[in-house]
Amino acid sequence: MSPGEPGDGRAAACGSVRHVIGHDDLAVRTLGPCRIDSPLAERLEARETTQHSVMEDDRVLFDDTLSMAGARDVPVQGLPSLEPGGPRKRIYFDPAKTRVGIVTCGGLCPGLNDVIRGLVLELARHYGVRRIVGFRNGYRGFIPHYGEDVVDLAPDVVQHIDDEGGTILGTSRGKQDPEEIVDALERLNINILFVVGGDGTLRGAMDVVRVIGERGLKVAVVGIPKTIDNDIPYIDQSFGFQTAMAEATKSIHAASVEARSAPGGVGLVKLMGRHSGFIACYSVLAKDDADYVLIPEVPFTLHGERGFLEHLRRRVQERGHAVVVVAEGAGQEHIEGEEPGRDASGNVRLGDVGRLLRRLITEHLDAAGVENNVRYFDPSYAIRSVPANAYDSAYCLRLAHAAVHAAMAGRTEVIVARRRRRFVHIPMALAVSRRNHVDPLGDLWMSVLEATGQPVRFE
Ligand SMILES: Nc1ncnc2c1ncn2[C@@H]1O[C@H](COP(=O)(O)OP(=O)(O)OP(=O)(O)O)[C@@H](O)[C@H]1O
Ligand SMILES: O=P(O)(O)OC[C@H]1O[C@](O)(CO)[C@@H](O)[C@@H]1O
Ligand SMILES: [Mg+2]
Repeated sequence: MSPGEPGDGRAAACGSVRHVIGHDDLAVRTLGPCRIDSPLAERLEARETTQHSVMEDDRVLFDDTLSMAGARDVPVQGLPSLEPGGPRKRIYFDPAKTRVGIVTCGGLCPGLNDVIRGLVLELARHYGVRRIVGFRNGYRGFIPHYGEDVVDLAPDVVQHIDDEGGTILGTSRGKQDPEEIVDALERLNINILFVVGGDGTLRGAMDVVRVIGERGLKVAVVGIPKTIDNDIPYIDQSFGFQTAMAEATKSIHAASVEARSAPGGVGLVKLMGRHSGFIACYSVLAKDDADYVLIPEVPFTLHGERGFLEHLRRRVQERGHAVVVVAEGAGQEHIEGEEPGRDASGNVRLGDVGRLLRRLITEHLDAAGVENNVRYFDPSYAIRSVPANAYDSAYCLRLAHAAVHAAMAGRTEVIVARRRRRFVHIPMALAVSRRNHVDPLGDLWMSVLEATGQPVRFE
C-alpha cells in the first residue's frame, strides 16, 4: 500500500513557489571520507544491485514514470536520484570510540520502541558500539534546567521494549534552544544523534546541525521519520501507520454495529489527521462499514440540498443507519469561535469537528423529524498508543538498521526512508519542505469514493 504523493515526482512547494526537485535537493551531506573498514564489510562482498538491493555506488531514481522522467529532457545519467541506504564497506566513525544518543519527540506513534531497540541492537551487536544513551522526554532531555537524566541503552535494556506501545524514553513538544542541545552533546561526547520524530522534530534537528557546524564539530544527526498522520513526503508510508490504521478499523466497525442496531443509528468516528486524512481514508477501505469520510484535503458544505447533512438524512431514512468517519483536521472552517491556539511546538490546536458534527447531525435529523441515535467514538489516542503490529515492527527494525548504516558512514542532516520499496537517504530539508496530503484527484481518494459511495463533493 502506498499513499498518494500529490505533485510528487517533479515538484515540491517551497514557500509559495513551485520548485522542481533536482540534484541539489537530493544531495546528502557527509562529515568526511570513510576510511575505516566496516565490521559488516565481509557480508557485503557478494552483493550487487538487484531488485532487492542497491549498492552504495549506485543511485535510486527519483522519478518513477516515463512521463515524469521524460519531461526532464536529460540523459539517464542526468536524472535526479537518491543515495541508497544500507551498509557501506568503509565507514566514517570508529565503532570502539563512538558514542551515540537517541531522542524521540512529538506525538506518539506505534513502533517508537521498536526503532529504539533496532538502533541499539544494530549499533551494539553488529558495529560494536558500546556507549549509547537515550535522552528523556524529547529535546527537553538535553536542557539542564529540566533536570532529566540520560538513560544508558544496552541490548539487555531494550530487548523486549517493543512489547509495549509509547516510547521508553518519553517524548515532548516545545522548541528548545539548539545551542543548549549542542552543549549537552559536547558534554557527553556524543558523535551520533538519532532523532525519531516528525516535521517539527526534523526542523529542530536542522537547527542542531547548524550549531554543530558553527562549532566545527563532527557529529552526525540522522532522523527516523515518525508521524501517525503519514504526512512526511517522499516516503512510502511512515512506520506505525499500518498499526494505527488497523486499530482505527475496530472503532469504525464498532460504530457500524452500533448504528445498525438502533433506529436511525448514526455512528460517528473521529480519527487523528491534523492536515492529512490518510488514517481516515485507509481505515475505511479495510472493511465495508463507512458511508462517509471527511478529510482536511476535501472541504465540504454542511447545509443545503447538496450539503453533507441533507445527504446523511436521506441515507439514514433510506437505509436506517449510517457511519461517518471524520479526520480531526476536516471542516475546520465550520468551527466558529476564538482564534485557534497553538501547542508548545507551534502546531495549531484544532477545533473539535467530531463534537460539532455530533451536535449538527442530531439537530438536523431532529428538525427533519427523523428518529435518530447518534453514537460518537473518539479513539484518537487509542490508535497511536498501541504496540506496533508485526509488519510495522519489521519495518521499524529495517529503518533502524538503515539509520545506523547511514550514521556510521558519516551521513548527517538526513533521514532514512523507504521510497517505492527502496531504502534511501533523504536530506532533512527536503523531508520538511512540504506535507504529504491525500490527493483529491488521486487514486486513494478515488478508492474511498468508490468504497463509500459518497458524492465527489458536498456543495
Ligand atoms: N520550527 C521548529 N524549529 C525547531 N524545532 C522545532 C520546530 N518545531 C518543533 N520543533 C521541535 O521538535 C519537537 C517536536 O515537534 P512537534 O511537536 O511539532 O512534533 P513532530 O516532530 O512534528 O511530530 P508529530 O507532528 O508527528 O507529533 C518539539 O519538541 C520542538 O522542540
Ligand atoms: O495531543 P497531542 O499529543 O499533542 O497530539 C495530537 C496530534 O498529534 C498528531 O497525532 C500528530 O502527531 C496529530 O494527528 C494530532 O493532532
Ligand atoms: Mg508534526
